[in-house]
Amino acid sequence: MSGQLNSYEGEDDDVPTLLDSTSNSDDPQTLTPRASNLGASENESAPLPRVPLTIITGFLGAGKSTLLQYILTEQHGYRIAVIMNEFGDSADIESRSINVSSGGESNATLSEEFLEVPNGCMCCSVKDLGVAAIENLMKKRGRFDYILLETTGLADPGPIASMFWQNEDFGESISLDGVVCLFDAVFGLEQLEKDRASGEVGECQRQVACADVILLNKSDLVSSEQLEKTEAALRALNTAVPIHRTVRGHVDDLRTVIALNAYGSSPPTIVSDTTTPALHSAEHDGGHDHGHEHAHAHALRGVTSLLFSLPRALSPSQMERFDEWIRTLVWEGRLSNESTDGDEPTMEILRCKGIFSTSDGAVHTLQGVRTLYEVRELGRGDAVKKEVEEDGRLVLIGSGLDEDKIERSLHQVLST
Ligand SMILES: Nc1nc2c(ncn2[C@@H]2O[C@H](COP(=O)(O)OP(=O)(O)OP(=O)(O)O)[C@@H](O)[C@H]2O)c(=O)[nH]1
Repeated sequence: MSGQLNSYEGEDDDVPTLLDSTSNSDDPQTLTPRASNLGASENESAPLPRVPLTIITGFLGAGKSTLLQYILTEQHGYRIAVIMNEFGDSADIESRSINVSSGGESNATLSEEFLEVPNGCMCCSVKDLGVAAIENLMKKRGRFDYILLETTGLADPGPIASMFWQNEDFGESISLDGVVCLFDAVFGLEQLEKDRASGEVGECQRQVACADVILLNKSDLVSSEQLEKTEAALRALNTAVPIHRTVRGHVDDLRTVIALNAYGSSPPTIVSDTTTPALHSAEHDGGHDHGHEHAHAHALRGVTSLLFSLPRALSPSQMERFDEWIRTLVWEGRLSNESTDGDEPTMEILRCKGIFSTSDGAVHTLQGVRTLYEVRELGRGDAVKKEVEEDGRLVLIGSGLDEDKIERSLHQVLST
């Protein structure tokens, strides 16, 4: 069983941050990584910073390569290595199309070859996710300062995210920045329907569930009604994720998709869905205002997304109980204060995130992908106070989640 990720002690200062190039206000897309990250290899004595890695996922044909190509050709100032978890002939086609900007080199064999594209990006294609392939790539550390990893359209990004998040093989050299999911505005809903009909949790659902940001792509090809319908379906799977409508993956600001630092010191982005009324348990509807957990819940058969509010300023004992509760849920798929009557646990958490404050004035974040999770202190005092102005929030996304049971259990655990 995977362990809790409380061991991380590193400073996030080594994670490149996209800074506005405010000196060039005419070109808001021009972004510059922190100078200290560039040319790190030139100063042999300085430790190399961890390289942020963004996972680009999405179902077959959703526009992953198109987004990749768009990012590579934008002026962001990063030297990017690309890992493509593709198989078969399509890998060659993809490699060539991604590097069209390298002009005459378009027929070159790209595996482990670095090509410089006009905006200064270094492109390197690694065609599988084998540990050896990534280790090989990391031998060239210092020649690139960002990694984009495109999964196959049929991949579940959860295990890939887990592999890069505090993994002992890569924890020192790579930091997981975020999971970007391309969702096809034309065919995506149909695919979700198919997933649903199968009765299993399909890849398309897992990709949405795991996303830190979703690009609802090909929005030029469908009506606004279709876009709204699709957004509602996406919210059903991942209640609090930011969703952007895009054409060919174009975003107003590249920071929408890269340098999110979603697993680092930044507070998780939890978008409140104001379009759906809160679902209250019978207990709440009975007129009691507990002032604690209220759930926004959405469910598609298979995957449920729940959004809870947490009480302000958890006491040390509440914090301790909450920690045990979340650990039991994430690791064992059960509620720590509920008996399973000997039954096998049926809940599986695919993704969880949260932000809450404690009575000592600290603000904490929770991040989890499948059985890996960490609770970390974001800071304390005025600097972080604005992050939790009201109650804290907790998002749980997974299969087999019984919202009433979970809400009741959480309420009991947090009641003083
Ligand atoms: N009209 C339109 N076409 C798009 C858009 N995004 C991508 N496409 C086209 O859709 C097709 C598939 O895009 P890709 O970027 O190859 O999709 P992918 O997710 O990488 O595909 P796989 O790797 O096969 O899973 C290509 O022909 C793109 O040019 C968009 O927003 N609008």
